[in-house]
Order: sequence, then structure tokens, then C-alpha cells
Amino acid sequence: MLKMKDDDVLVIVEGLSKKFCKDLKTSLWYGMKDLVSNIRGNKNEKKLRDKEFWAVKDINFELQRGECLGLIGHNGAGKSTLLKILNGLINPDAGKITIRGRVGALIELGAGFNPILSGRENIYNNGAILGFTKKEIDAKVEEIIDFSEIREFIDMPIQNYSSGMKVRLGFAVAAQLEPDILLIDEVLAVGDLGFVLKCLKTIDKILPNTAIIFVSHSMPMVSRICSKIILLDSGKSLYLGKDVGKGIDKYYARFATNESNIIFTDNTIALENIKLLNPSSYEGDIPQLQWRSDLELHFKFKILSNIPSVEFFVIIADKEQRQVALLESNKITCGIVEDNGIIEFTVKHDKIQLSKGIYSINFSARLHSTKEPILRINDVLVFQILHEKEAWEPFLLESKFKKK
Ligand SMILES: Nc1ncnc2c1ncn2[C@@H]1O[C@H](COP(=O)(O)OP(=O)(O)OP(=O)(O)O)[C@@H](O)[C@H]1O
Repeated sequence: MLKMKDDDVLVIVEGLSKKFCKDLKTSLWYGMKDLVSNIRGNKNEKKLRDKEFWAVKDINFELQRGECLGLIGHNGAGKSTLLKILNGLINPDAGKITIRGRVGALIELGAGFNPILSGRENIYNNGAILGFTKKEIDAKVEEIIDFSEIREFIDMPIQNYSSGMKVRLGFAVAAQLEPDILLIDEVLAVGDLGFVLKCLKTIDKILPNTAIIFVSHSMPMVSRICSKIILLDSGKSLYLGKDVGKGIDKYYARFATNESNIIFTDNTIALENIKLLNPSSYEGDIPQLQWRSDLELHFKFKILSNIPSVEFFVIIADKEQRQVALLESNKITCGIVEDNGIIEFTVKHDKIQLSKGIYSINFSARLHSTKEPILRINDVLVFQILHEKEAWEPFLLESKFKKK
């Protein structure tokens, strides 16, 4: 059982669970049954009934002032549901939440706003919901409007705002009123770059006095802000801890497959096989390489029709499919190949200095003479670079520090 240790623990979540029903009719029927049993003083059914599933299952954590918890997981993992329970929008079926202080929330686009009221009126509404008096909001309202950068439109009804404008106003209210606990659900994805950078700066500024729970699919953003992480999978916590990099690795590993995708082929050559020649170990199917060891790839193709020289391009993409490196390309003369139309070659890069994480190889080939593409395949191979140091930057370059 978790215990409130000191004043700085602002959120305690114990055994939190919430179930939903996949079918609306059944859901209404269960709702009615639960209502009747509540009136009779009985508790709701804790077990799953037909067509029900756990959207959030047995979640436990605590959060202190100054900590930012990243909630990550695939679509439908339960992140928004957990946030809505914390914000009191949904009742849990089991478990307990202890919250100390004022909770500001940026949960759904426009949620918490009254669409027919103006931006200014909504600032007062939201402030009141957060527990601020009119006088306190009066003192902050100009700052909020300035921060949102939508002064021109502040007296227009919110229903005419763009998505970005709603986020701007929502974030301005939530951040400028400096709640003790701030819940942020993916909404930053809607803002333009300028506003996102401003929000990140503000988060840095308010974080020492706030506990933040941040839902996002953007791992660079999560690793930039969060000091703790929960990886949710089908409502359950797959990882909870302060090793943000580890949580992110586990998240990416769920998406790493060895299924390649042919983007283009003119059927002159076909990839038979690609192999990493010198893996130090394997995690499941994924070959692993120590940072600074040689990357050596072996390719085997079948030549399907008579082609002359071909240029091969080997591209390394990171886990978010950003192409981070191109291996120097080279041309290989294919001609009419004797050995059953098979051609094989290896490509080697010495002492690879990509930072720790999962990468995939994209591959393309074109005719040397005409530069015409003949084959393009993504994700022909997934591999992992191992290093004890976490680095979000694509490369961890070997260096030596010398004191003079
Ligand atoms: N009101 C509801 N009634 C029934 N099922 C619901 C309800 N709200 C959410 N769910 C279901 O609960 C599961 C978790 O949804 P949730 O929105 O929490 O996921 P998420 O992790 O936030 O996903 P995303 O990354 O797509 O935003 C999903 O299967 C969703 O369909």
C-alpha cells in the first residue's frame, strides 16, 4: 500500500481500473443494472461481464511536485481514459486516487470550453472550475491572452476558433494559472512549431512547482520533458519507472517487425535475403550490435531479367522512420548472371556510432546508366544498437575530453 510521504506527493494512484463495454446496447443494460444495485447499496460488478474489457487495469503510481510522468502506449492503450479518471471526468470501477492541489487539464480539444461563449468568458469559466476567484483571474487574464497570442479573436465565440487557437487558449489558461497538477493529452500535436516551443519552455518553467502528466505519441517530446514513464498496453502497465529511455525502447520494440514493404519494383531484380553478419546478440528476432562495432550487411538478389550495372543505396532509418544515414552507394555490375541469376554482396561500415536504439534498413536500387529506379524496399532489416548511455540524438560520436 502506498503512503503519502510528504507534502510534495501530489498524486497517488492505487489499483486503478476502468472497464468499458464494446456494445452500446449491452453497455446501457449493464449501466441500468449497476444503477439499481447502487441504489440497493451494492457495489458495481468488479468482474468482466460479456462484451466488457478493461480499458485501464490495476494502475499504481505516485507523483511528486517537480516530476513529469509520461503516459505512452499504442492507440487504444488506455492513456486518455486514465487521464480522464484523474480529472474526474470518468469514475473508476476499482482503485483509489488521492490528489492534493488544483488540477489543470488540457484533455480533449475544446473540452472544458463552452463553444458559444467567447475566449475571454471561457478563461473566467475555466479559472473558476480550477478554483480561482474572479479577482485572481482578473489579475491573470491579460497574461493569459498575451500568452495565447489570439488577442484579436478573444471576444469571438470559441466555436469559430481553429483547433490550434483552442489549444493555444487551453494551454494559456492551464499554464498561466499555475495549477499544482497539470494533465496534458496529446493536444500539443495540434499547435504550430512556434507555439509548441513556447509550451515546452513554459512547461520547463512551471515544472519545479507542478506535477505534470503528459500523454504523447511523440517520443522525442516525452524524452525531452518526462522524468518518469508508464508504458500502457491494453490498459495494463507494461513498464513504470524513472528510466524513460527504457520505457521508450519497450514502446518502440512493440512496433519493430521484420516485415519488409516493397514500395516499388519493375521486376528486374528481387531481394532474396539480407543478413546482419556479425550480431553480438539477439532480442527475439532482432539482431543487436554494440555501439562502435562494424555494421556488415550481406545482400542476396535474384536477377530476373538482363540488366547491366546497378547502383545500390542502403539507408538507415530510426524508429520513427526518419532516415538518419545513407551508406556510400556503389555500383555493381550484374550482367547476365551465371549462378542461377543470383548476385550477392556485402556492405560494411566501420565502427558504427549511431546512438542506442532500434533502426531499420531501407533499400533502393537504380540502373547506373539511366538512373531509373528498379527496386525500393523499406524495413528490409531491423537491428538494435546497444550502449549503456541514453542519447536521443541520432549519433553518439566518440570523443575525448582533455584537461589542460
Ligand atoms: N466511453 C467509452 N465507451 C466504450 N469504450 C471506450 C470509451 N472510451 C474509451 N473506450 C475504449 O477504451 C480503450 C482505451 O481508449 P483510450 O482513449 O483511453 O486510449 P488511448 O491510449 O488514449 O488511445 P489514443 O492513443 O488513440 O488516444 C479503447 O479501446 C477505447 O475504444
